[in-house]
Amino acid sequence: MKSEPLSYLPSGDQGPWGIYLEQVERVTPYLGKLKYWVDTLKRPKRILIVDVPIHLDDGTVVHFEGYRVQHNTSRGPAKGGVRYHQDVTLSEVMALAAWMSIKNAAVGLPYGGGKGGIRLDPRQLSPSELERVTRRFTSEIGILIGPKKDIPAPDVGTGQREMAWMMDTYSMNVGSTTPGVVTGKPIAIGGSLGRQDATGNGVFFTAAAAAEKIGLPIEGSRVVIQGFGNVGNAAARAFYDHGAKIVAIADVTGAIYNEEGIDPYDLIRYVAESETRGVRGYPKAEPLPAAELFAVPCEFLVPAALERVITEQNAHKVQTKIVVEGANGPTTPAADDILAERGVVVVPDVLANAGGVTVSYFEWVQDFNSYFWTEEEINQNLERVLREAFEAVWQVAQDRKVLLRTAAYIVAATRILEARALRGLYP
Ligand SMILES: NC(=O)C1=CN([C@@H]2O[C@H](COP(=O)(O)OP(=O)(O)OC[C@H]3O[C@@H](n4cnc5c(N)ncnc54)[C@H](OP(=O)(O)O)[C@@H]3O)[C@@H](O)[C@H]2O)C=CC1
Ligand SMILES: O=C(O)CCC(=O)C(=O)O
Repeated sequence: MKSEPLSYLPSGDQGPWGIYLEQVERVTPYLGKLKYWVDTLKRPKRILIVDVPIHLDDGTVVHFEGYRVQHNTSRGPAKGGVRYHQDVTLSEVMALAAWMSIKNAAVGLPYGGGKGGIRLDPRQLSPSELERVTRRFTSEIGILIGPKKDIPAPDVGTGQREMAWMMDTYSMNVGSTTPGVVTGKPIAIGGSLGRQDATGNGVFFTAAAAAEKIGLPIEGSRVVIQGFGNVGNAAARAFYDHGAKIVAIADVTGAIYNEEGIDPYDLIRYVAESETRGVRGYPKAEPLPAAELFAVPCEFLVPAALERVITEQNAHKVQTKIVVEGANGPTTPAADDILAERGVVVVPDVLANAGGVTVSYFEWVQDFNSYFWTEEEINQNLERVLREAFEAVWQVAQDRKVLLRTAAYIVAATRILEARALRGLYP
């Protein structure tokens, strides 16, 4: 007998969940006897859809739809961020949760995968409205989360501020201060040094590891980055600090180009002071049509915004040696094949952006022990963990003659399904 298809998504869903399922199909032939358990990966363990009503500042009531998905908990508690964006859907949060299961297993962190999100545009809400949304959402998903059950963290549209509100709301509800319920918190309430830039630093460490394999120097190389938020911004600084030239950057406001290189520190100051709060209009670079960003010649292309931006429509225009996926799910399976045919190395999201959750893990361990490490210890351990994970995946890719993404899935799916098999199905 076959497992029933999921009834709550249209069959043949072409959204992020459909992409994830295709990635699972691609790894299945390499799982040997563990194939027996593979349906585990194709079905989220738990999904909670919540209504989040708040009073707006003008006194009216508005309702938002929020989600928390626990994709898998075979290797430990669910772990993954919370997204605030106007396009959040259940399919997207399911895929993001599943990618967390794969990522945590690929890097060897003792976690399953989870993700949350609320469909709202944070730019349309005041700070006090965002605080009310965050606190209500935290209370609504309070039946799922907890330091040993499911640990949220920042993702698109959320950061330290939202994590502080989540930690405080959960703590009020359970009656004791519980720092370990979320990571990515401000340092003053149990956050970790190094978490803020960890994802971007990890993008750089894995890019450097891939570059070494193909004999590409970082110094003097050209970098193109889509997204100048938490991940894109920190990745830009890491590449720049190591002598690379950031030749093009884009955010929602537009794209900019300077073949001599853009100083990300100067750009951060510009963005903070500009009317648009974006990169558009930066006087030391030329405007670039956003659709041309991925065609800019470079050695490293870093998508660090949203999913499905490198597709079969534009993959043949990409002019880079290495794509380093700062974002989750930026490349579709069809685009993966086109890039592979063209000899472009893709460092998959589940390795390239794993720096964030790795330092989240360090934060969680520090919170349990109430003993905090130095920034140097954090960064050294981060680089070691990512380099070891990259090396193991690279080796599998060589041995099995598969793409790095499939190799990462072989490592991760094997670990998840071994845990599933050892634990069995009972009770
Ligand atoms: N934060 C983290 O620790 C981690 C994040 N990730 C992933 O990294 C990606 C980025 O997350 P994060 O940096 O945290 O999010 P942020 O909200 O901090 O930043 C997102 C950035 O993407 C830009 N952006 C959004 N849409 C577009 C678009 N269509 N074209 C160009 N730029 C766009 C935004 O522009 P604007 O500012 O103008 O709105 C912003 O600069 C996501 O895929 C996320 O899942 C992965 C691992 C960990
Ligand atoms: O830090 C974390 O726990 C998760 C970060 C995240 O959401 C991600 O890696 O996509």
